[in-house]
Amino acid sequence: MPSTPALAVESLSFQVGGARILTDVNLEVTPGEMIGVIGPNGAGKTTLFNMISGIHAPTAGRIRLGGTDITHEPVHRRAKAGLGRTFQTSNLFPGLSAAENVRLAAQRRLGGNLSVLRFPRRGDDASREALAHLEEVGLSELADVPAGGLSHGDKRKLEIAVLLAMEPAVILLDEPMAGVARADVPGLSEVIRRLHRGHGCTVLMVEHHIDVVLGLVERVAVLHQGTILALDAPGAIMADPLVQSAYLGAAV
Ligand SMILES: Nc1ncnc2c1ncn2[C@@H]1O[C@H](COP(=O)(O)OP(=O)(O)OP(=O)(O)O)[C@@H](O)[C@H]1O
Repeated sequence: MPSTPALAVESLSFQVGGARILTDVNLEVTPGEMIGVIGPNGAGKTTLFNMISGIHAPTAGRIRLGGTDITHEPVHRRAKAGLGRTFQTSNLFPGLSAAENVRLAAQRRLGGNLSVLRFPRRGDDASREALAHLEEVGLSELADVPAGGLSHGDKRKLEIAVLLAMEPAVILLDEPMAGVARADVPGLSEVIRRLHRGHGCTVLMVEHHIDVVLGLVERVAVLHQGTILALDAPGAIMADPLVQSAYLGAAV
């Protein structure tokens, strides 16, 4: 019997005025799978992420997280239900150290007293966990550096460490390579690979760097003018004449 999808988008549509931004989008992410969403500028990728995370309400359709209908749940309840998201612009606390950012996420999950004023005890569970997650993303040496002082690439790694501390069932990565220096792309790709393969996280990722997407994911969804043009393994997507003529041939 097929397992319940970790995330299911069913017949999702979004219209603003007379404009159809998304039309009948269907997408199922199986537990432990990573799907990359690609498509030209304006295809609707960010809108799709905003619908899934609850920033905008769809005009029609449903969104299920592990079988539970979350279509009408507010953002914070979706997060509580196990949906984690990174943003194109960082949502870290810039004045807090890298370790504090991760510790707060771990503390929230562990149900502890949320306090940044109280001097953290280095030995508490959340602090220990924070340091372990920083090590996993290769930021141990920068644990005491304020998040705002990190490079773009290191901020993205820190966001992933924060996500690891939250232990979400499904992770939405919104253009993780945006603004990241070319030299830092392989290192960040490796961190995402470990997040997925090492931790078995279920991931839906929007990314413009197609080579990065093709190297990381099990399946690629091509969004074009608000609809899913193709959904398949990377090799099949690259060989799909429809994808080539509508997107890859012109845009890459
Ligand atoms: N709330 C809104 N009101 C009006 N138009 C919108 C709204 N949200 C999105 N759009 C339009 O919908 C289309 C899809 O936008 P979206 O940002 O989702 O595309 P995208 O694929 O993420 O593009 P990019 O790759 O440039 O980030 C665009 O034409 C955009 O102008």
